[in-house]
Amino acid sequence: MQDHVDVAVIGAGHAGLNAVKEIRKTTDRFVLINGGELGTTCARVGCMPSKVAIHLAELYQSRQRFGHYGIVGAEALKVDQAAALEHVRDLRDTFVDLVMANTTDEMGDELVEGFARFIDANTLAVGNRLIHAKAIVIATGASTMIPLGWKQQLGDRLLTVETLFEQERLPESVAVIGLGPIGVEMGQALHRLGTKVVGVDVGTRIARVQDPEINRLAVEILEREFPVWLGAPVAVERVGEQVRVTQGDREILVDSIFVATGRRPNIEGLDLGKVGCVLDAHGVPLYDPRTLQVGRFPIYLTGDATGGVANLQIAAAQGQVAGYNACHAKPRTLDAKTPMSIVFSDPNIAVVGTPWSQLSADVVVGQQRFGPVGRALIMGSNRGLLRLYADGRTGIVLGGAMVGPRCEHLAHLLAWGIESRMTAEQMLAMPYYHPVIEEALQDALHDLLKGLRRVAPLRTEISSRLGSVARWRRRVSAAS
Ligand SMILES: Cc1cc2nc3c(=O)[nH]c(=O)nc-3n(C[C@H](O)[C@H](O)[C@H](O)COP(=O)(O)OP(=O)(O)OC[C@H]3O[C@@H](n4cnc5c(N)ncnc54)[C@H](O)[C@@H]3O)c2cc1C
Ligand SMILES: NC(=O)c1ccc[n+]([C@@H]2O[C@H](COP(=O)([O-])OP(=O)(O)OC[C@H]3O[C@@H](n4cnc5c(N)ncnc54)[C@H](O)[C@@H]3O)[C@@H](O)[C@H]2O)c1
Repeated sequence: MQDHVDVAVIGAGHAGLNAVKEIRKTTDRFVLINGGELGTTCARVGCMPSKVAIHLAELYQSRQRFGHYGIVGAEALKVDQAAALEHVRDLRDTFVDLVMANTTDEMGDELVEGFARFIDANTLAVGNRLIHAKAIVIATGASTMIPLGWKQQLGDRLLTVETLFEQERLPESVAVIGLGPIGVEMGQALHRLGTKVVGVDVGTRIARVQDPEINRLAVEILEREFPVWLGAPVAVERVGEQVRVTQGDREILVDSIFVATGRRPNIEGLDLGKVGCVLDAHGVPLYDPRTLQVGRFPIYLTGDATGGVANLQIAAAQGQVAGYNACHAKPRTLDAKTPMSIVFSDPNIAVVGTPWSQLSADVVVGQQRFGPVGRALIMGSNRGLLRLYADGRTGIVLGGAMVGPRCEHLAHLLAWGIESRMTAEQMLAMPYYHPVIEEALQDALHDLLKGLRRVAPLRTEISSRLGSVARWRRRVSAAS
């Protein structure tokens, strides 16, 4: 048992496990401390079980189109909720086993089970045990942020992703509170698996989409399945075995609420006050987003614990950089990649590159509806819109937002083009097949190019006029 180590990593999620992978290349004097269940948030309650539930729900939902295709008898299909939930848990267990098999299962004394807290910048306490480390990586993840007092008031009527998949049956009715990625994905899956759903959000945007056209259409598409209430504070109250949910003058009685109002970094119990580092308003230590170092302390912050974008690939990349920097004097910096968000609703909702709010006035927008796209029509899923943004001066593609079928793939193509700093013209010069969903991207690029060509003469005209004004000014000042 090592109580003096080179590095202590707190948290065995993807950030912590990737940190350990990197640390092993330099030293075997490390410990990985994990409180709570092993197996990572992604595999236990996050990315993976949620996608299993979404897949089941989508399969079952497709019965509604069977009649149009000449496949008869679909009305007789039923979903056995208990069996469906059992399947989610079975696959969840497989994912957990896969993660643990070549990580924590192979560890001996390096794995310390228990919750860590700081004694000082180089010392952690886990129960009665003190661990001294030259460097510490914080990779403690995040948990559902539940509005104050709701848990006490609603008891077992309140569900979160941490408890949803443990249910034997789904509630008959649910209000999904918070329509970020989790609320949209799980709200739609619950609805399709037979629960009566209402989706409620204090804001007016869903799935973190900023582009107003995509947001409007995404809300419209979701509303065809269940009511969506937006744009006002939400109150909840337990009424017997049910919950009353109120927003403005609307109210509904439901069996349970599913809370998806965001996730809060698991930082509170770490006792970071003992370190003396500067904390932000949420208690998260200030850190360098490139090196992940907390102030000048030998401490590195990674993954969901940063309170930044919660995304598996980012957590893993941060873990690697933090693990490296915890063992080396010369720090490595995080390689910032084109941001991407994919919400696995049906249809998918995705945002890539520069977000709408950060685009300059020079931006040109091109778009394509999925309505006439051949592949989308064949799939019986042609609702949606793809919007692309390019720099009006250079034609370089900056970003895009989309709601439509298989946007998970289009988002990647777009991200790869942006990462390579391609212009709309260069992306159009890439090969395309037929009939594929990628043709939606091809059409949107054509529209974007048209827009760019429209602004080009205007831009030449403006710059030549600006040029003559400048020449005139120079002449006037030379003459005076
Ligand atoms: C429902 C849901 C769906 C998601 N879907 C996607 C998706 O489709 N795509 C995507 O990219 N991302 C998705 N995410 C986000 C993704 O799962 C997370 O970004 C990622 O798993 C975070 O990894 P992490 O290592 O930072 O944290 P975690 O995996 O949460 O690991 C943190 C670990 O630290 C432990 N811990 C906490 N406090 C202490 C302490 N004091 N001492 C010791 N140990 C401690 C915890 O028990 C846990 O084991 C989803 C998340 C959720 C909840
Ligand atoms: N497919 C994916 O990649 C995926 C899937 C799920 C989660 N995630 C990640 O997990 C993290 C958490 O997701 P999330 O959806 O829980 O959080 P979020 O912060 O993205 O969204 C929370 C939503 O809840 C609303 N809200 C907050 N407080 C509220 C209140 N009191 N009443 C009503 N509405 C309220 C907010 O307006 C917001 O729309 C995100 O970073 C997300 O990117 C990713």
